[in-house]
Amino acid sequence: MTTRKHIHIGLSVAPTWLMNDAWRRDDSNVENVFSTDFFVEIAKRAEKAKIDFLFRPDTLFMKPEMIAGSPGFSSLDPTIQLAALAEHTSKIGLVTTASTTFYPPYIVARQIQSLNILSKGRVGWNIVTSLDGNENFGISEMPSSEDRYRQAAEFSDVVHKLWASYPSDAIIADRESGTYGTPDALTRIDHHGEFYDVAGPLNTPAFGNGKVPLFQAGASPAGRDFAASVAHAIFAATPDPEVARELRSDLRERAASKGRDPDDIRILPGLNMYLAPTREEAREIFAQTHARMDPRRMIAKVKELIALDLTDHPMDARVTADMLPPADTVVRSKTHGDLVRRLIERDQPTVKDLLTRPEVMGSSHWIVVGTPEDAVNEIAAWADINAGDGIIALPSGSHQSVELFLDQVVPGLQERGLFRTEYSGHTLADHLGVK
Ligand SMILES: Cc1cc2nc3c(=O)[nH]c(=O)nc-3n(C[C@H](O)[C@H](O)[C@H](O)COP(=O)(O)O)c2cc1C
Repeated sequence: MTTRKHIHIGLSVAPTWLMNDAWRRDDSNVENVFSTDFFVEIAKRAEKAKIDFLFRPDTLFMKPEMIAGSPGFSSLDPTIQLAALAEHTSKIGLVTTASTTFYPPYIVARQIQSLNILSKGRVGWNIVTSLDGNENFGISEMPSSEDRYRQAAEFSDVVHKLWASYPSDAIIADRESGTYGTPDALTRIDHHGEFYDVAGPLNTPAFGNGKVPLFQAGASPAGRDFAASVAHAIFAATPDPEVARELRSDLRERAASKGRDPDDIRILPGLNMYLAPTREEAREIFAQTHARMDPRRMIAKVKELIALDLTDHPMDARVTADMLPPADTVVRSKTHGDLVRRLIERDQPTVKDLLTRPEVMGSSHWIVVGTPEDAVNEIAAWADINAGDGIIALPSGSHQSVELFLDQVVPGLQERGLFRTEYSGHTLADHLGVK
């Protein structure tokens, strides 16, 4: 075995293998989407494969029409779901998602430190500023991306202060003297800022040194700046290796300019894998998954992504850079919008082609449709050119993709010396190498 730098691997337990029409397959396990036992089984298998962490993205809204043809964003609360998985695992990291736009920081600090205690130091927090759901929280309009990141920066600062406000060694529990704890070790944080006024201290003690690895996803300039200040890992939307390389080198530079070690920020591209024993079968699964893709829905998605209305354009007409709305047009996600703009500027695709690209049809994630060996080859090729520091696996199209990923792709990466064969620590910070 050659010695190569190990990559980090997270496995999404949002059931990506049910997306679009994939849930209709006999083996999709769609009946188990709210079952604990089913996810415990996946968690145990992922731990056996020595995966760094399970990853649970999350949203806080429901559009009724979304469940007409697929489960959409129907889901359990991620932190509660991961607490159930913590009980049945002992090493694998558990990365939950909490929105800084909608939740109060005291609740998030407490929930995450609680999961950290229950899992003995295995929690990670995926910080999202969210794209939708404002009406569920009494907010009439979604704040701009920049405002949401300003709030996220203050939010994460408050959470850090709260985690430090009740250190684990404040508890002595000396029966003889009757001393349970040291009040002086607890501190009021007395935070007064633009968005929050929080007195503290937290009423949940820290686990160990209380350090929790932080994840982030948005890649607009404000998102990158925020990530470079606080994040240890990025869930990246990178449809091709060039995007991943650019994001990685830019985030490393930004982290260094803030006095951080660039190695302390890890870029983990999402990877949709449609896997089968043969390429033909994998392509068939991909086609079945997207069989009911409605061009009108995709045209609406382009409008939502970049504010470009293609309704009256023939399918074989080219979409060119001069058709793009001004770059500062307000869109829902700058990250996703900029990736579509980049694709149009670079390739000038036909409307038909544009509608089937990952940037429009998916969430701009990297896609592999093929055998487990194809996936190993591609992951190794990206690692060789520093297009990221690992992956967040999004098995797609069929539950078989989850199994082939754990049973064949991960061992394939281990054989090439690209991934650990044993855990060397117990906490998520250990697995990721967060100091
Ligand atoms: C790859 C990716 C994954 C995301 N996952 C979530 C999520 O699970 N939940 C959520 O509420 N927002 C999610 N977001 C939204 C971001 O938190 C952020 O609000 C959005 O991308 C706007 O930031 P930007 O302008 O930097 O793109 C995600 C964004 C990206 C790019």
